[in-house]
Amino acid sequence: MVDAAEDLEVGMRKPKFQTEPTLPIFLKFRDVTSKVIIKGMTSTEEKDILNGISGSVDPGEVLALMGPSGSGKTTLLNLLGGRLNRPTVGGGSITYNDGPYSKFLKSRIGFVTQDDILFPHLTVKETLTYAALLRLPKTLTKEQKQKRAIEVIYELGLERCQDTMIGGPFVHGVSGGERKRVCIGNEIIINPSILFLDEPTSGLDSTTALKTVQLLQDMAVGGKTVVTTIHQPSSRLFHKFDKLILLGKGSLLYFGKSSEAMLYFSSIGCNPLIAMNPAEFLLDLANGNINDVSVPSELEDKVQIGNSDAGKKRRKPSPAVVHEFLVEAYETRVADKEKKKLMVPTPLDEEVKTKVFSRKRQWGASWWQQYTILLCRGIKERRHDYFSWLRITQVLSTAIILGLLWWKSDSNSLKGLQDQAGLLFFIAVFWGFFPVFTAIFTFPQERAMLSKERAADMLENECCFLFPNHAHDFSQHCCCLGTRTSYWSYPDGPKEGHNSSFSYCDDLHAGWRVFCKESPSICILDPLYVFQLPHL
Ligand SMILES: Nc1ncnc2c1ncn2[C@@H]1O[C@H](COP(=O)(O)OP(=O)(O)OP(=O)(O)O)[C@@H](O)[C@H]1O
Repeated sequence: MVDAAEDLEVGMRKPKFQTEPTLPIFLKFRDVTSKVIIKGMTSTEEKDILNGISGSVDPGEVLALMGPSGSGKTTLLNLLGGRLNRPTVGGGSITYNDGPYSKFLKSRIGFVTQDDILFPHLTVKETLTYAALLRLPKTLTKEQKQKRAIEVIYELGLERCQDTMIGGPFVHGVSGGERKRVCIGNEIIINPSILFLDEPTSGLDSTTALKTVQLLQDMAVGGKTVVTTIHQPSSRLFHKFDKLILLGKGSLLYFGKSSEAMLYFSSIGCNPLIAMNPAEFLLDLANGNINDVSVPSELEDKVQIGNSDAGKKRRKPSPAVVHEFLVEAYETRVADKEKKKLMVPTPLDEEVKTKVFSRKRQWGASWWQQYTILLCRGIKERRHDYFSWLRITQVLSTAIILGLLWWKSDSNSLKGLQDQAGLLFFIAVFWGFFPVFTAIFTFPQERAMLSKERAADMLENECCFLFPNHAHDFSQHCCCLGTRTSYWSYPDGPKEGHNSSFSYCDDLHAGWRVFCKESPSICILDPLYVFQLPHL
């Protein structure tokens, strides 16, 4: 294992990823559209972000989403990864092994966001260990989970920096490439079937970027489906991708094998006039910039002929004209053929196909285990804050000032006693509010991490009401276990149709039959839910 990691560092050989088999997921998407609703003071406006994007990616392949800034790469990635933004309205179909998205897929999907959301004061090893403890199935022991974290460290070649802090704006830590690998490690720790990555190479030098993409390729070879957005890849990087989607202003300009992209553009008459990186050429085209690019005569014909006196001097087509031409060329020559390919059923047994939607979710730890893990993680992350010299000086100086103010206060007189009551009041208020304000200001800092972990179904964000079977009085026998989903019991077992958002059923405890309902709010032991229940 160490050898593999060393190989990775020198970029020679691929490490072997995952010893346990990965359930294959074939991702297909057809005519995916997306628009955002922008609400103004007086009017509501709709803005098209994606216009009918189709494509597919199979296990073992890396699909790259490329395009100029603002072309819709992140939006498409979010849609494919089931991470819809609230104000976005989407259309078209996205299927995973020919089935629609289900929340049970969350445990099969890894999503690496563009921003590295990590705790700066935790070391690489601590970060991955906490991720393993929180995300791996309850069936594994603590030692097995810790071992898995170490395995991932070696798989990603992070063993040399495993005891280094992640770092942040005020703390020096691991390098950008290492930080990105930790983010990838956070996701691959659960052995996902599909891995989505938003610009994993941005901000990295070309060699580190190459190593990162090599890593993605290795994961794909291990049976995963990998989808990544990419900005301006080097030519070596470009050739590492199996499939490519080129977007321009939210429209599809090319979908197919990345090795055939240049052939396709050559077939429609667009060729580089000088030797250049294929990715650069494609991005130039997607931007409508045709400097150093030969364009077909039909595109030139669309351009108005300038200054007739000067002898019919041709002008360059505008970016909008180039864009229109490329969209039309794809639509007429390739789109139908590719869409027909999407109709072919996924070559998997029905059993394997549906296994990825398995309702049996066994991720994470129990509520109490999660509480202790998060508490330990919080203490480790915040200990630098709490035990900083600034904080200690703050407390000591307050104590000294108070000591001086109440120095030799006379407790025998009424006035002195009143003085001392004032001191007690001050101490109570100071020590009451000081931690409260610290906690309040901590929450915004950790909000991004909380959102990330909740989106990955990492935390048991559920509020549970438990009722014994055959209980008819819901206002009694209830208790709260967690923080989001509410559970209800029914005497004759789970019932569908009472509420469309009822979705997951499990036997938490012998004799307790439970239902749960997803709700976006944080824990609330809300007795109103009880009264909203349908009659039995
Ligand atoms: N919630 C939103 N409200 C308004 N416009 C939005 C919203 N989300 C996305 N957009 C717009 O949609 C377009 C595509 O955004 P997206 O983030 O997908 O682009 P991108 O290709 O990933 O860009 P970059 O490479 O710069 O990250 C952009 O013009 C963006 O401004």
